[in-house]
Amino acid sequence: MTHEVNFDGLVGPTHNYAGLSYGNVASHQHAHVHSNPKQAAKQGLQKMHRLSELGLVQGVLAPQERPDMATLRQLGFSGNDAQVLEKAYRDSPALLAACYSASSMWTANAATVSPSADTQDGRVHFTPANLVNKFHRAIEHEVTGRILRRVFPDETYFCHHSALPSHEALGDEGAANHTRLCARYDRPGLELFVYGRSAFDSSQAAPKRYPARQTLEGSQAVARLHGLNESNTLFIAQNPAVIDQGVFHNDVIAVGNQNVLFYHQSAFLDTQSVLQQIRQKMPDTQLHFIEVAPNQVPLSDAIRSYLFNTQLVTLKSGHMALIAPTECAEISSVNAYLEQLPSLNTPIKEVHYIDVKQSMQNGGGPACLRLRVALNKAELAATNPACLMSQTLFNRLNRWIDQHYRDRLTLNDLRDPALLQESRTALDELTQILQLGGVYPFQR
Ligand SMILES: NCCC[C@H](NC(=O)CCC(=O)O)C(=O)O
Repeated sequence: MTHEVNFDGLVGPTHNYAGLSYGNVASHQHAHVHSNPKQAAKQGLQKMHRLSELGLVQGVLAPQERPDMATLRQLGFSGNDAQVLEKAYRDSPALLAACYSASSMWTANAATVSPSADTQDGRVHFTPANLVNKFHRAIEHEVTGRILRRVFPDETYFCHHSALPSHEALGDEGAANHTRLCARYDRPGLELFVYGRSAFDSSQAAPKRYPARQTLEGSQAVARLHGLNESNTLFIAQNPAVIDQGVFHNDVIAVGNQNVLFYHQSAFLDTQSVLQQIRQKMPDTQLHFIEVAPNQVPLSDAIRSYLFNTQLVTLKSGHMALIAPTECAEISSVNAYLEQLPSLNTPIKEVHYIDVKQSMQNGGGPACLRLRVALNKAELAATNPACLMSQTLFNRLNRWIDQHYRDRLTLNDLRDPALLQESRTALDELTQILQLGGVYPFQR
């Protein structure tokens, strides 16, 4: 039995709204609003619990060490920890906020994962995303790689690559721009890599207003590293016009699972050719292309509601469920669409709503918060069991959050050395709960 396991990022104790992501409308709109890290972490944990209650195997990925003191020192802020924070706050609050961001919660951007059924050597391949487009995210990949190695330690089954070189030409945002179609999780699938621009081919269309974070060259390099081939990959140009409207990752406008691709009509540059190529590469699979037209859901409503940042999961019954943020029920066009979706003739039979508002306000919906890893029985058995959700782990993490998290943070709080200490104490305990060993710079 092969499971597609969702590894959700636990929200770190320094979750805040710093307006760091140009091109991500929600991040911009909520810049400098006060955040509630405790609520954010609980909302995320509740989502993990809900999915495991639905019968899915659910995993947890630890957050990063924040503030990132090593990076602040590398940027020339010196003295003891309190002095470093104070100087950074005085000279460059934006850099301080970047080094404090809890953005590793969005594990869809942690890495690209290719299941063993697709790869040449029959192992599960992981490439942490370099996330070069945003400074606060470009400092994630090293620790991300270290955590992934502790969760998937056995080299018989798992192959870990380094992130691509940190240059815009190889911009890589991980699984947010990658989805996999297949007849069954244990069978070879078709991996769809969606890119926003080409670094070297200037004849290709590119957005004009907001950055295209993912390049074709980055996607191709990941596919090469993972030992994928022509028959099980497809490189798809995202529609640059939607990037300019705020679709900063493809998972804001499309989601795939098994034989279903659910997307907005405006998602791709040339939709007809995309669908035709998918059909050609998967001749034996009965595919469902669920296209949502602008007269059903206008693009702006799709972006505000995160209709396509839903998780599309297969339940034990074989039916699929859509795990949607509560915002989808609050926007009338989306609510109307989702009310009729289960009665259309598609595998999607249920819609479940969850509240992840703290994350949504930074542009991260349910799908942003998870990294999908399809694992067969032996691979699942080789996965660090302390990172798999259970009632015991759920209770333990709830207590851990209650003990260590604040319920209010503003940018002014980031200069407080007590917050640094609280965060380290919490993370040190977490690495014991999740049996990760020392993964953070302060532990080494
Ligand atoms: N997949 C969802 C990612 C959301 C993330 N937001 C942020 O980093 C916002 C952080 C802030 O503005 O405080 C991003 O844009 O990469």
